[in-house]
Amino acid sequence: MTKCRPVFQLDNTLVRIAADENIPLVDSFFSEFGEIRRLNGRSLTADQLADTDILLVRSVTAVDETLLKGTPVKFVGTATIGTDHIDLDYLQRANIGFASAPGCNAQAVVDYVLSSLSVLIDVRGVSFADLSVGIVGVGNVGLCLRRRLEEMGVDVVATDPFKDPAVVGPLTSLEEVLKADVVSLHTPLVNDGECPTRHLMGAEQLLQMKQNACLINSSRGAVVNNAELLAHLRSHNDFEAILDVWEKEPHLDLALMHRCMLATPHIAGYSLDGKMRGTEMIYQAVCEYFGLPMRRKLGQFLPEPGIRRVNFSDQVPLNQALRTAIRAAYEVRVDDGKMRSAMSRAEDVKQTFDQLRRDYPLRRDIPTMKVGVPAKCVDLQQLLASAGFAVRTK
Ligand SMILES: NC(=O)C1=CN([C@@H]2O[C@H](COP(=O)(O)OP(=O)(O)OC[C@H]3O[C@@H](n4cnc5c(N)ncnc54)[C@H](O)[C@@H]3O)[C@@H](O)[C@H]2O)C=CC1
Ligand SMILES: O=C(O)C(=O)[C@H](O)COP(=O)(O)O
Repeated sequence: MTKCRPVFQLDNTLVRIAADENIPLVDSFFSEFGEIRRLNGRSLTADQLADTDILLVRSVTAVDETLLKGTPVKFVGTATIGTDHIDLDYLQRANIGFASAPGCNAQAVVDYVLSSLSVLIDVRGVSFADLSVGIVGVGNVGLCLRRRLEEMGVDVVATDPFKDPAVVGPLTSLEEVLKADVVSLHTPLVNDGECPTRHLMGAEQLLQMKQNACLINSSRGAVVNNAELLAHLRSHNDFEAILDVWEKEPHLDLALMHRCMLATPHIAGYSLDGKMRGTEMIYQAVCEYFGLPMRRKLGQFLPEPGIRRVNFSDQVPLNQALRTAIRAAYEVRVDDGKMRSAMSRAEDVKQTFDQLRRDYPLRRDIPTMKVGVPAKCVDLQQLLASAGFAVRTK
C-alpha cells in the first residue's frame, strides 16, 4: 500500500486525504492541505485507510464501522446529494465529522427529467402542457422540477410528508399523485422510520397508476421494487418506465432495461457543474471543520460551456423551440443508446455499468446555456426562461 506523505499540520494533527478517483477537482481544491491518494471507491477497504484523516467518497462506497473502525479517519465527505451509503449513526457515535453536498447536482437531475419528458411527448405526439406530472419528494430536486414544470404550463401534483405546503406549494397524498400521467420519484432511500421509501413503489402502487402512465425513477433504485415493476410492464403494454437508477446497481436487470422507454446508468446528476459543485461543497465543509482558510472557489475552475448559444427565429412554434432547446442542452437518448449498445456487448454487466459512469462525458446544466430569441417573441422568451435557459433577446 502506498503511504501518503502528510504535509499539513494543524494543532498537532496531521491531515492526510484519501479520495475516490471519480471526484473531479480534488487536487485543485485540496492539494494545499496535503498529498492526496486517489482510490477506487467501489473496492475501498479499511486497510487502505490506515493512514487517512479525511476520506472523500461518492455514492458507491459504503461508509460504516467495517470500513472505518481502527482507522484514524476524522472526517468523511461525500460529494453527493444522497447519503444512503453512509452509516450516519456510526459516524456520530465514533465522533467522526461528516458533510454531504445537498442540492449540488439537483439542476442536472431536473435537466434529465425535462429531457426524458421531451422524449415522452415526442413518442406520444403531445406537448408538455398536455401532461400532468406527479412529484414524490419535494426537496432540492423535486421543488426545482415542480417550479420549472409549473412555469412551463404543466399540471403538477406533489407529495412529501415532511414539507410545509406554505414553502413548497400544495401537497397531496401519494394516492392522488399516482393518478398523474407521469410520476417522477425524488425521495432519498430510507429503510426504516416513520416514512420508509424502500419499495415505496411496488405492484400495489403501480396498479393505482393509469394504464398508459409513465414512471420516472432518478432517485435510488430500491425506491422501486424492480421485480414488481418488470412484472407490471409485462402485463401493461402501454405503461412506460424511464429508469436512471437500478435496485441492485451496478448489477443491471437486462430484461428490465430492455422494457424501459429510456435506460441510463445512474447519470442523471452527472453534469460538470453538479459534480464540481459537489467537490466545492465538501471542500468548504472540510475548511470549516478543521478551521482552514477557504482559498478556492468553483468559479476559478469551471470552463465555458461547449454550446454557448442556440438562436431561434420568430417562425418556430413554441413547443418545438422548447423541445429543441432542452435536447440541445441534454439529449438523454444518447445516454440511453450508449447503455443499450454497451450492454449488448457486455461480458460483465457490473463492470460495464461502472465503466459507462466513469467515462461519462459530463454535460452542462441548462442555466449555463444561452438561447437567443427575437425581442418580439415574448411568449417564447418566457417559456424558455421557465425551463431555466439564459434567455437573450436579439
Ligand atoms: N440519479 C442521480 O444521479 C441522482 C439521484 N439523487 C437522489 O435523489 C434524491 C433526492 O434528492 P434531493 O431532492 O436533492 O434530496 P432532498 O433531501 O433535498 O429531498 C428529498 C425529499 O424527499 C422527501 N421525502 C422523504 N421521504 C418521503 C416519502 N416517503 N414520500 C415523499 N417524500 C419523501 C423529503 O422530505 C425531502 O423533501 C437523493 O436522496 C438521491 O438519492 C440525487 C442526485 C443525483
Ligand atoms: O448525488 C447523488 O446522490 C448521486 O446520485 C450522484 O450523482 C451519484 O454519483 P456517484 O457518487 O455514484 O458518482
